[in-house]
Amino acid sequence: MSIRIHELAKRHNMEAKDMLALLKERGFVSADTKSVSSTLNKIYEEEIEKEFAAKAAAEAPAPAAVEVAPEPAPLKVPSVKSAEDVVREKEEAKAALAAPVISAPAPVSAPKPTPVVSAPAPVSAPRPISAPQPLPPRSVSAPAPVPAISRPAPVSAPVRPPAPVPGIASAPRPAPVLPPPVSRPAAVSAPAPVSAPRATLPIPGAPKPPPAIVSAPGNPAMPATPPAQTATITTEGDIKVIHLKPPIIVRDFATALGMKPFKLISELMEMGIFASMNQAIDEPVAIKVGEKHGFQLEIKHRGEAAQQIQQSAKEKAKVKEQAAAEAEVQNLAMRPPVVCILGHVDHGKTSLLDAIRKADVAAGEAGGITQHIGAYQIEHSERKITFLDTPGHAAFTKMRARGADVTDIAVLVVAADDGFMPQTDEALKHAQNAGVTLMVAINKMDVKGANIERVKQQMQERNIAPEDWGGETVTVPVSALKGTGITDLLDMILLQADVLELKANAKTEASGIIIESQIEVGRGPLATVIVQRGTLRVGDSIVCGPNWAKVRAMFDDQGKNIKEAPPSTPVRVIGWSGAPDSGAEFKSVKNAREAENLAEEAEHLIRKNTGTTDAAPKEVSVESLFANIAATQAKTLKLIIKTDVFGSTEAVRNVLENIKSSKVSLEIVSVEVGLVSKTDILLASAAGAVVIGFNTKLENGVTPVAKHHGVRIETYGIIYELADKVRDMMADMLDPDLKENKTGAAEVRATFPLAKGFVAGCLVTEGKITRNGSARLRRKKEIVFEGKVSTLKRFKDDANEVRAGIECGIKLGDFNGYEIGDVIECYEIQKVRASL
Ligand SMILES: Nc1nc2c(ncn2[C@@H]2O[C@H](COP(=O)(O)OP(=O)(O)OP(=O)(O)O)[C@@H](O)[C@H]2O)c(=O)[nH]1
Repeated sequence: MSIRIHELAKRHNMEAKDMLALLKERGFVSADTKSVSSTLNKIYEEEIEKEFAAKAAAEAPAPAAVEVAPEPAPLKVPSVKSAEDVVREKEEAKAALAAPVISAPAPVSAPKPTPVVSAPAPVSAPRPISAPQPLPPRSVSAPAPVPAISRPAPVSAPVRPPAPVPGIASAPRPAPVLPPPVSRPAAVSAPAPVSAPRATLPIPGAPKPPPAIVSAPGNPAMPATPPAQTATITTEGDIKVIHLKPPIIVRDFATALGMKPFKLISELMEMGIFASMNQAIDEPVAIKVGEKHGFQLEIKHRGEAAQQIQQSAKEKAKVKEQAAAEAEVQNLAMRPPVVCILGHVDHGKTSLLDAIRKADVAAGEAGGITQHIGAYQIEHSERKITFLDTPGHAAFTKMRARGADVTDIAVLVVAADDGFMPQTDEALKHAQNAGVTLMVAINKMDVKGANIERVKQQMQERNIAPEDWGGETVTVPVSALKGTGITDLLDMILLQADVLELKANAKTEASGIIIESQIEVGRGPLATVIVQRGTLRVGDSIVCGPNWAKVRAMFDDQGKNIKEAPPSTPVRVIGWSGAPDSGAEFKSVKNAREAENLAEEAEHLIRKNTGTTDAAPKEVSVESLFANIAATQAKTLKLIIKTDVFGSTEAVRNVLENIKSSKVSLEIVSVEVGLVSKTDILLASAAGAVVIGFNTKLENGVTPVAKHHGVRIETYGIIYELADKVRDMMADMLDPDLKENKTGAAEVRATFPLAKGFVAGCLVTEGKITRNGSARLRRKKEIVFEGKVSTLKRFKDDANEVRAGIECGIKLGDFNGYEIGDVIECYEIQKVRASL
């Protein structure tokens, strides 16, 4: 059975509206309840009854007039704060400013800052004024004479029984008070006509009531019910832990404790804390209540969780890193040195490597030039050495630089007869920049003009003096052709490797460098890689920029199928999504999915970056506009290039970039590895490009397609030829230059009148005069007429040409003004190929 508010008010001898206000404060009715005829449910009715009964009990024994001994130290009371408390406090502060000066009666205002709550002594007598009032909250108000006093309330408030707050040991509790009701002006029986709209003004000089005092949930400014906090409960041994986040709302907290909210409310009331279901309670209070019910509280503040997660992730990463570093040190084992051979073109790099491998690679090379990086491993003195065969031609500069970067030792080959050449110096620079250990192999020691001393002299000049000249550079004279000095060279390489203490952890995930990549028909993209760390195994997933591979198969430099490749091993890997760039790093990842994802991300990034560059707004000036127009009118040779391997694409590109012309520009539409395909032809047809194949062949059926589309295909095996041909093609695009060739001259000796005009009687002095040939008449230095030889007569007969030393009659166009001494020059215009 519910009760109407006004009935309840009547029961307690209160004004109905005061009761309504009280109920609102308690949160027992909603804040927007206006009617006192509204009903209150049984539970709340009981709660309010209990409250009143408690109040009555507390007040009953109170002596009539006992001064509360003011306690000096205001005591902290566990508080229940809510938004409405804050609002109300603000209003109180405002009102305090605006309020008429209130002179608190001496006894009240006298005590210093303690009025609120007196000594923890439970029996702290209530204020003198407060005659035992039957009505607890509202009825008791400020001491009589205080006009518009607000906060005497605590002072005079009916004091509850001390109700020592369980668990809040740190805060010696003041006698809990029922503040809000007291502070309300609606004093039913207050003797004083205190009618200040807000009776919350503090007595001047009197301290504020402790914040612990219950807020008024019924405040109209009360916000909507805070969102429910989800508390989780875990058990750690015997202890049950409630995990929650502030604010700790009574209702939710009660749920977490497994009790009815009103039970918790009444428990709180026993602690002197008055909170409605939707209000928040302080953390210490919640902890105490929790403890009372056998729970431990773990309150996570905002941001703490994320911070904790971050911190623990960092810690974990750190631990992992340390463990990895330790494992790394423990697992470090000697690895073979990676050696590259650098030097000037034709100084014998490939021959040297052949001598080492005892295989004639040089003989098989087109034009005798190494055109891509190969990597090989040999065994000497039962130890392995990995060699990179880097090319020497200038076109391969970039590759060489890369070759030097992956290596531990660089062997600079210098032909004993040639000595240091420009590319030797360039190679030296690369090796020095890469910080690799340098050795010099003086090759061609068998040649007649071999001059080892000169080479050593040159080494000294370059601050790389040989050891026997007091320097530090290991220098070995060799003859790749005869095979002499090779063992010494290998011994020295191993010695250097020992000095360098080359070690790697073979037990970790594999990572390394792509040496070379290409697309092979039937095998798809494949790449020669050098494993630098870890061991690469068949089935591993690796990623390299926008390409990834699930290693399908691996082959060593002999073409043998191998299952795993430890550090410093060069292997060809099959299973790539695309051909990775030479020089790029690859690394092994957890699985194919991760590899694919990483590759996709890399590709996305590349696209984004390219897009940004392309999309960057360009400044347009009139000059640049004209320049652009001129540029579009300039002739352009478009090329689609296909090569056997990636190293070659770079070489070709490099060579082509070096062809400079202000008249014809070169546009490389695409450079790819693989056979010349029909797609290339279609692309070339659309772009108006020529297809260039370097060291590659044509797919079946490409030729007729190319013919049909009028696409020109050129294939080369030697880079110089390719460059020359492209240069020719560019020149062919230019309009020919016109060159004038003087074919003959004749001197005018006489003039003869004709029926119409005159004819010049001439002697041909040089070359020949040709009928209809181009001619000009020169008088002294001045050109008087220019036109064609319209009439050429030998005596009375027409002649086609008249040679030097012979007389003839010449008529130039319709010219008639010949004078003796004039010279008639005959010439022809010759078209010559324009130069770039
Ligand atoms: N007499 C003599 N000739 C040699 C020796 N080493 C190389 N040659 C010759 O020198 C020429 C160039 O040798 P390569 O090994 O192709 O030289 P490379 O430096 O690899 O040349 P590129 O690949 O073009 O950079 C070949 O004709 C070799 O036979 C040597 O020790 N003695």
